[in-house]
Amino acid sequence: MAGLGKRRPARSRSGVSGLDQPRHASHATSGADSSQGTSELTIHGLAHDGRGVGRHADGKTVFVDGALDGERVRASVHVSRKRFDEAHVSEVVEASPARATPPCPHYGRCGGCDLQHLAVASQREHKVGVLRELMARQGVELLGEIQVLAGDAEGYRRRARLGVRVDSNGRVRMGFRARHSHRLIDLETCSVMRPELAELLAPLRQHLESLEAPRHVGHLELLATDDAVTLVLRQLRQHDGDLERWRVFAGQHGLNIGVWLGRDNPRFEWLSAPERLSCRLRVDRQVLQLGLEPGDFLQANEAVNQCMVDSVVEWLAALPADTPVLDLFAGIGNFSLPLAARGARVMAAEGNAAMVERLAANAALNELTVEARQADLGDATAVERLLTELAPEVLVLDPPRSGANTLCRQLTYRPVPRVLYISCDPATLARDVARLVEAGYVIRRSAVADMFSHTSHLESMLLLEHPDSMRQRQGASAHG
Ligand SMILES: C[S@@+](CC[C@H](N)C(=O)[O-])C[C@H]1O[C@@H](n2cnc3c(N)ncnc32)[C@H](O)[C@@H]1O
Repeated sequence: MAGLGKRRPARSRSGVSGLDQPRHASHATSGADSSQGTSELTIHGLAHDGRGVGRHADGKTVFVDGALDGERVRASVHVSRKRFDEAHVSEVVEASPARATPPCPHYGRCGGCDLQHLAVASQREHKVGVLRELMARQGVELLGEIQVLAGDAEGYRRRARLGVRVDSNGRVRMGFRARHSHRLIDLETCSVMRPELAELLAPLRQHLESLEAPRHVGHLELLATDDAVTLVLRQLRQHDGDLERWRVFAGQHGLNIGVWLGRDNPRFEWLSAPERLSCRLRVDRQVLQLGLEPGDFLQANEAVNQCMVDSVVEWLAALPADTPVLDLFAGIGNFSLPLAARGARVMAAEGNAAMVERLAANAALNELTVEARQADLGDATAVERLLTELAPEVLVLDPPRSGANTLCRQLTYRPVPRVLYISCDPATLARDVARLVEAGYVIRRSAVADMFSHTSHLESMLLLEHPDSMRQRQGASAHG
């Protein structure tokens, strides 16, 4: 039986890398049979979250962490449920040619990455397959090529939140959570973080150990923007001595430093006068500057974000100047500003008031005109108002993981000629797009963005057109 809250040590008889460390923290067995223990399985596919899929001799499905399609593995069950088991590889008997050596020594324990044992090209193929499959499950076939937008697979992550805990022995832990667990993995290095962030990990831990009250630090956020690295503390209780120590640490390492102070309603303060935070975006030969503040949304991978912006601009390149574009869930203007720079008449809506302010300031900074609005885009009346006011030719939307259920329902009875949907969750994307397709929209372009290499997280983009509504608009402009 799997021990409650215990980890099963994984042994690698074959010496295949990536399996030397257990992938699991604590799993409770959920009642039913976990008597299968360890068994040899053939893996016949990869689940969306990157786990290998196999079957026990009795036909029961097993999801196996660390196993790849086509492999023969010995798998140890750590959770047994009624309809399926969850297991991890204890030995690779026959390895897939796509198996790779994980670049990070923490891989297998740290929950930050789950695909490092798969070659990067195969990770990207897998993501394309996931998008196709999730769409197919909703009855939508993605015909034609799905573009892959990608950058470097290592050293890409420009923002990271690190948990901080002090254990019962007074030892400070700092890092990401272990997979499926609240336990923190003590990070010494990280292969996906930008080097200027990864090199701070060791000094940060040392510094935490030197504080009088490290228990009062909830987490740390690291942010790499153009020409500046920013450290933001979540300080649960004021401790003047420690705040001064942080100020000195930031000075020594050339960091901006700010703090969210207080447990329940934290307020933000800079501890030192910050360098201005900004990110560059290229549009043709123009370079746009986007100013931001800690807490603002920022796409985690600069190179892949630039590819997404390039695709948005390219997919809409045929539109004439002054085309009305409504950019929803606009953040600080990541897509609004490039579209305005290309001559579109952009109205941008975002729910967070501070980001709306920043978006307007960013437009002014780049001498662009963007109408920035604050709106709750889950509210059909607010969306209706925006649609009526602008009568957009193009609607760009980039919602959070929950998707845009209400908005897409509105777009079925109030069609917009072109909809460009950028998504960080392919399941809600598939749900929303199936509704649009049923209402007559046609998918014209699709792409998967490998924003988080070495993880199963996937971003995607689809361009849809509504032919009837396009014809109506063309007819109206021919007569107008
Ligand atoms: C995935 S981010 C995209 C931001 C921006 N498009 C970008 O690329 O940087 C989603 C954005 O939606 C905003 N948001 C989330 N829920 C919202 C809501 N109900 N109404 C309006 N905006 C919302 C968030 O504040 C966030 O800025």
